Amino acid sequence: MATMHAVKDAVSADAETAFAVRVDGLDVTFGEGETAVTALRDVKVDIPEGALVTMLGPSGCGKSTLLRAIADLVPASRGGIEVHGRTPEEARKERDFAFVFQDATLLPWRSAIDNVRLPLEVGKPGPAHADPMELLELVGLKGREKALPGELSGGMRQRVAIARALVTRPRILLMDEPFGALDEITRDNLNEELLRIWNETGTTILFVTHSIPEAVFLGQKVLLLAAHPGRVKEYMTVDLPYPRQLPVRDTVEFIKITAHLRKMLEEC
Ligand SMILES: Nc1ncnc2c1ncn2[C@@H]1O[C@H](COP(=O)(O)OP(=O)(O)OP(=O)(O)O)[C@@H](O)[C@H]1O
Repeated sequence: MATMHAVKDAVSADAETAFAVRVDGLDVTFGEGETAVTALRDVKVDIPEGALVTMLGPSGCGKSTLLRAIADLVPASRGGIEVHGRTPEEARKERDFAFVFQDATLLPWRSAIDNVRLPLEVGKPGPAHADPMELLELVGLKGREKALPGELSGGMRQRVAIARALVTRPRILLMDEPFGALDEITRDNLNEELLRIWNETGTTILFVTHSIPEAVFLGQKVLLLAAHPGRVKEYMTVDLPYPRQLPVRDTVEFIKITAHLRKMLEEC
C-alpha cells in the first residue's frame, strides 16, 4: 500500500510527520494527600499518524493509565493530550479511537457477526462504518460469523474483538495486552495477522505488552516506561524492515534489540 509506505518512511522524518497522538508533560495522579499515587510523571511522547507503537515497562509503570488517559477514561492531572489535534473527550465523541483489552469481552448470547455489529447499535452512529462481514474476513474468521463466542477458541474470540474495534473505522486502535492470555502459537499467529491488518487498514496502533519479543516484532517504535513514578525511559525506533515474518526473531539484529531492551527494563 503506497500510503502506508509513505507513513512508514515519514516516521523518521520528524519535520514532515503528522501526529495521531501528542502527549506533553502529562502527569496522572490517583487520590490525594498521603495516599496519592503518581501513575505518570511528565510524560512526553508523540505517536506518528499510521504508526505501530508498542509499549513496554515493569508492572505498575503506568502503561494502561497512559492508554486510558488518551482514551479519555482517566483525566490528566497536569499537561495535555491531543488526539488528532483535539482533546481526548472530543476524539472519543468522534469515535476517533477504539480499545481492545486482554479479555475479548464478547456478549456470549450474540454471534460473532452480531458482536462485531454491536458498536454500530450503541452510541452515536459514525459517518461511515466498515462492513462487519468484511471485517470478519479481514481477521480470518470467514465462515464463522454465526458462531457464538462459546464455540470459538480464545484466539478466535480476540479476532472478533479486533473486528468489533475496527467496525467504526477508528483512526487509532488502543490495545492493552490483547494477546497476553493466549498460548504462544496463537499469539505468534495473531502477531503476524495484526501486522497484516495494520498494513491493510493504515490504522495507528498503540499496543501494550509485557513481552519484549512481541514489542520488537510488532513495533515500528517501542516506548519503554520506567516505574515509580511512571515516566518515559526510552522511545526507540525498531530498525527492522516490514513486512516482518516470525523468523526475523532469530536474526542477530532482532536479538540485539531485545537484549538492549531487556537491559533497559532491568534498570527501570
Ligand atoms: N483507578 C486507580 N486508582 C488508584 N490507583 C490506580 C488506578 N489505576 C491505576 N492506579 C495505579 O497507578 C499505577 C499505574 O498502574 P497501571 O495499571 O497503569 O500500570 P501498568 O504499567 O499498566 O501495570 P501492569 O503492567 O501490571 O498492567 C499503579 O501504581 C496502580 O496501582
